[in-house]
Amino acid sequence: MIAIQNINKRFKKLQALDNINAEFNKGQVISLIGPNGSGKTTLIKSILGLVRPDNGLITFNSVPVTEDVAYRSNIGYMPQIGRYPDNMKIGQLFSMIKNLRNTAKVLDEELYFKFKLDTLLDKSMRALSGGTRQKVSAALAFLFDPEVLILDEPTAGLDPLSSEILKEKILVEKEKNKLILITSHVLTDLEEITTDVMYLQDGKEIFFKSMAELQEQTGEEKLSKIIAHMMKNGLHKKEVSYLKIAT
Ligand SMILES: Nc1ncnc2c1ncn2[C@@H]1O[C@H](COP(=O)(O)OP(=O)(O)OP(=O)(O)O)[C@@H](O)[C@H]1O
Repeated sequence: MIAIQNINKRFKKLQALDNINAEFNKGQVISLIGPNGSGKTTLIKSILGLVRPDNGLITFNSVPVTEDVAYRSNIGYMPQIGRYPDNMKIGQLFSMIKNLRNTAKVLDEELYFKFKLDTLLDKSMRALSGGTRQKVSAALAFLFDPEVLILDEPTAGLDPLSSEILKEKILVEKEKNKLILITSHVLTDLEEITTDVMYLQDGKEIFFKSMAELQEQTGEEKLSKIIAHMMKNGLHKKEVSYLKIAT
């Protein structure tokens, strides 16, 4: 579905992505893991066409993403920090986005209602707490029932109950055979949903393996234990010490 071939991205002297190759397909939930600044968001933005790689090719259903922006309507994107017009209210924002999309598709408003955004329609975007802003981003990412979901630290800033609501929703969408790409530093959030793990470090792909392969390689069941194992047997401790590994 999404193919990435020999992607490089440099910001001045910094090599943010270093020869990344990968293929992501329907039914996969790919957890993109790596320390701060390892290139996760840059990779996501390259897929979305928000960052232009220096070379290489990214295709969506075999069409280069640079050729036609229409593929983006198949992707629900939850950015790390959602930026919205400050002078708008929540209700106006949702109306505007629905009008812009103007689709006959049945909308998926489950998160919109579960996060009770319908009770906050008059709240100004300027005045939103970080968590409420995150709820707006989540509700928008799922709204048009996209085939692909790209979620950049989706649970960051959410309270525990809201975080559970979102994780349950991700599981439901996984069952619908969607492609989901997700980054998080909280491995427990990824535990139940991950089918494949891509580990980035300094813009390089350290490994990209299925959970089954990783489980066989490490003899561990859980993602947190797998990463801990990889840490002891290959990756240096400092490289993964930022992760919240369950003990
Ligand atoms: N627009 C930009 N201009 C210059 N440097 C950038 C830009 N965007 C990203 N970078 C740099 O590229 C590197 C990779 O950043 P990126 O945001 O992809 O990391 P990340 O893995 O998503 O990190 P985090 O876990 O902190 O979200 C970082 O060193 C960052 O400072």
